[in-house]
Parts: sequence; structure tokens; C-alpha cells
Amino acid sequence: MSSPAVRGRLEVVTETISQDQERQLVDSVPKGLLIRGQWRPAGDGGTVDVHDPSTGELLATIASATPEDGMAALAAADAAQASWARSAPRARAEILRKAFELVTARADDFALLMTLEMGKPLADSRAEVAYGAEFLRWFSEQTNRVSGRYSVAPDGAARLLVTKRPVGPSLLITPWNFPLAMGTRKIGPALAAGCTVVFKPATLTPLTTLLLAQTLIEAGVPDGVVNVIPTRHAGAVTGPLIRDPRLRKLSFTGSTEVGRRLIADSAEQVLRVSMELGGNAPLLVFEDADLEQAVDGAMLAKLRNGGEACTAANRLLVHRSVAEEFTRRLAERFSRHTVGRGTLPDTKIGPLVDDDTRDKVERLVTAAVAGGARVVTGGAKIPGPGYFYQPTVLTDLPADAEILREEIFGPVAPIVVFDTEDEAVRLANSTEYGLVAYAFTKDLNRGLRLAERLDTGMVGINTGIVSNPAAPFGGVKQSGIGREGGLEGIEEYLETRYVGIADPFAGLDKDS
Ligand SMILES: NC(=O)c1ccc[n+]([C@@H]2O[C@H](COP(=O)([O-])OP(=O)(O)OC[C@H]3O[C@@H](n4cnc5c(N)ncnc54)[C@H](O)[C@@H]3O)[C@@H](O)[C@H]2O)c1
Ligand SMILES: O=CCCC(=O)O
Repeated sequence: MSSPAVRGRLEVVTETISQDQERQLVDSVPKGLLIRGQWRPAGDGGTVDVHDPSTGELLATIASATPEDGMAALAAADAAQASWARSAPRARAEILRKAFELVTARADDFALLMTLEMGKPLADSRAEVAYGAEFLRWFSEQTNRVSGRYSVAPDGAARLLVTKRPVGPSLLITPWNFPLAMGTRKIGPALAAGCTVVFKPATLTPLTTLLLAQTLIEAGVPDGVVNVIPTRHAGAVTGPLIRDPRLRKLSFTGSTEVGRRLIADSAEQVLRVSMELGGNAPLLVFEDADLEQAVDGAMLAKLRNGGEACTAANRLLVHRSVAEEFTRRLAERFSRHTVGRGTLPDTKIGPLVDDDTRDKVERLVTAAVAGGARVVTGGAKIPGPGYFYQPTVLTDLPADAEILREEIFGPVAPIVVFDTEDEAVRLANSTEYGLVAYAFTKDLNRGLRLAERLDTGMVGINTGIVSNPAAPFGGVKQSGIGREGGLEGIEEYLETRYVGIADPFAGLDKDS
């Protein structure tokens, strides 16, 4: 297929996966709501239109849930809760394991679908399939590890039995930037713990979720355990669920702004909440860093997923003595990155997801430049169809630049110079966000000091990526509440039950 795309600086490229292959895949995905194991076509809620961000063209039309559909999904989750909670852990584990195998077997379909609906290059999509599938395998393994304890009270007069049980029906809401992994990172632990779910995917990227839902059914998930309600009326559909006493848990991944509102709404029913929110990650490069390793790390931390990641390095803080060389090397790598349609083999950076996202990036860069920032490379939208933006490096930023405070969510790297470790830590921590920070240094003690001094839920030392299904992902401050993945992830879906038992030896002769 011949498609308009952009390479580096505006070079037009040509061939990609055939349009027939793309069409067949999109057509094969169910386009309805999944409630009680049945697919429902579009009803009164109308449709969600999914667009290809490389062209702006309509890709698919999906049923959009109404508030009544949302309540039907909650009723289905509530009806299935008791039997799912009672099912044998091994049975749940095997369903999740099967789901892992099926997603892995369909890696090409999942990858292509994500590339089509949110634009990232196929290599990034394939990496997400591996990452996203791994949450299913990891939590299949955790299912059998949930345990409690039995102990003697300190005064010997009672026995203390502590057990875990599933929280109950859970509402899962996910963003568009990692359409598969943000879903499996919630569905995996929820199902492992014995919770049923209502899942509302992002309005921009429902196709991947619908393919995942179909795959979960094939893996053996019983009716009502996973219910999926894409909708273009997010607040109107999820609001009544959050106010309904049958719902016991809300797990949200998305912006801090929406998360803050959902925490307030959840107060009414005192819902358990998990919040994976926005970030403003600092990436610190010290004078003793291995500069090539730091540049590699910055490329990954900044340009993974085209910069559309909560973990994306938003501020590159570089020691004055290496700033010039680091900037030169980084800008050189940025300018060599091929921008284009994600299905093209050479593409390293796809389009941004929509025009609003690109407009925000453009606004932040324009304001920074107006305030005195210097564009080392990039710095502009790419004209033509689709929502492409040039990989951009900025220096000489005014200290109060909005781009240093706001999540950029695009391929723009603002570089700020520092002179001392204390100054670097102060700059890094001067944000209301606290998701992740990265630091590059060869000094072990400095690395450990930074791991203790940086106010974030996660710290990467000499690496530009920390995401790992076996590790607890999450933030502090306004980046969120709770953790996903690791041993901690399943705890978000479990409650602790304590049973106090009278001393079974009471009344007996102590020696008997
Ligand atoms: N911390 C993390 O793990 C993590 C991971 C991925 C993305 N994010 C964050 O997500 C944001 C980007 O994603 P986004 O643009 O989809 O975020 P968003 O907050 O706009 O939307 C997230 C989800 O919430 C839904 N939503 C929006 N308004 C709602 C409402 N009133 N009631 C209920 N649901 C509502 C959306 O439809 C979507 O499904 C960034 O801030 C990014 O940092 C965080
Ligand atoms: O966008 C944030 C999620 C990124 C990740 O899980 O690595």
C-alpha cells in the first residue's frame, strides 16, 4: 500500500503491510460490548469512531455503551463474583496462563492493531505485546501464592487467623497509550485475586481491548467475569457504577486531572482505589556518567512509545561539564530517527495519537522558544496528513517554562544544566508528580543516595526503562496511589480478613 508518511525531515516513503491485511484484521475484531459473555451490538449509545493517527482516516466504528449498558455490565460482574471468588486458584491460574499463550501466539495481530489505532511503530507495539502478555503469565503464577497466617496472640489467650479475600467487582479504566499492557496489568491481578471486572478502555483505542476480550473468552474466562464497555460517554457511563454499592474497587490509569476527580467520586462509596496517574520524570546525567550509556538511556526514556508514556523523561538534567557533548550526541541521534507511519519498516517514531495531543506539544515548544529556549533539532509539526511531530531537543530553557512542569507526551527533550548534586535533586523533586526518575552515574554511592533522595515511586539507575511485570509500578505524590505488577499488584485486589479465635486450650490443664 502506498501511504503518506514522513522520514526524518519530510521525506516521503512508500511500502508497508498490505491494506487488505490491515482491513482483514480490523474486520475480524468484535465491535460490540461484552456483557455476561455475550457480544452486544451498538444500541442507543451510538458509536465510538476509531481513527488512524497516521492519516486521520476512520479505521472502525465500535458500539458505544450507555449508562444502562454500564449497569448491565456491573450486574453481570456482581452475579459472577461469588462463583469466581470460590473457584480454585489453580483453575484461575490456568485460564490466565492460557490467555498469556493465546496473546503471545497472536502477537502480530495485537501489534498491528495497536499500531493502527494509536500510531506507534510496529517494533514498539511488539515490545508492548511481550510486556502486556507477561502480566497475564506473572499473575497466573501469583494466583497460587496468596496466603494467610495463623498465630498465637502475645498473651496466649487467643488465636489470630488472617486470610485474604477478593475485594469484589472492580471497575478498570485505561488510557490509550499502551492499549494492551495497561489492560492486562489490571485484568491479570484482578482475575488472579478472584475479582470480576467491568473494563472501560480508552475511547481512542478500543480495538486492542476487544481483541483481548475475545482472547480471554477463548482462554476460558467464564461469563460475567470480564465485561467490556467501550464508550464515548466515559463520565456518564462510569459515574453510576462508582456510586453503586455493588462496585467495590476502582482501578484507574490516566491523567492526574481525571484521576483526582475519580478519587473524589469514589469517596461516596468509600471504594478501594488504585490510581496510576501522570508523570514528569527527571533524567539526571552526572559528570561521571558513561555518556554513551546516558544517551542510550535518554533515547529510551524519552522516545519509547514516541514520548507518549507516563514514564517518559520530561526534563533532562545534565551536569554543566558534560552538557554540551551530551546535547550534541542526543540531538544527532534524534535527527537521525525516522518519523513515519508505524507500519513502515524504518519508522522509529509514529504520529502522535490525535490533533489535540500534537497541538499541546506544539504549544509547549512554542511557548518555551518564546521564553528564550533554543531549538537544537526539530521544533515543529510535520505538515501533511496524520499527527506527526519532529523529534526535538531544546536547551537554554527559562526556569519557569511550562514545558518543565507539564507532561509533554511527545518526542521533545528539554535539557537543563545543573552544577551540583544538591541542585540536581532539588530540580528533580520540584514537581507535584512523583512517578519515576532516572540517573546516570558510575559512582555507586551517588546512585544509592539518589535512589533515597528522589521523590518518586520508581528510580532507574543507569537505565532508561524500569517497567517490568515482576516489579511494583507506581508513583508517589500526584502520580498516584497503589502499585501494579510485582508481588504488590495482586494486593490491590485483595482484602485482609482477620478471625479472632478463643484460646482452644482454655479450661484445660496447662500441662495436658
Ligand atoms: N502511571 C501510569 O501507569 C500511567 C500509564 C499510562 C498513562 N498514564 C497517564 O495517562 C495519561 C494519558 O492517557 P489519557 O489521555 O487516556 O488519560 P485520560 O485521563 O484522559 O483518560 C484515561 C481514561 O479515563 C477515561 N475518562 C476520561 N474522563 C473520565 C471521566 N470523567 N470518568 C471516567 N473515565 C474517564 C478515558 O476515556 C480513558 O479511558 C497521561 O497523563 C499519562 O501519564 C499513566
Ligand atoms: O505510560 C505509562 C506506562 C508505561 C509502562 O508501563 O512502562
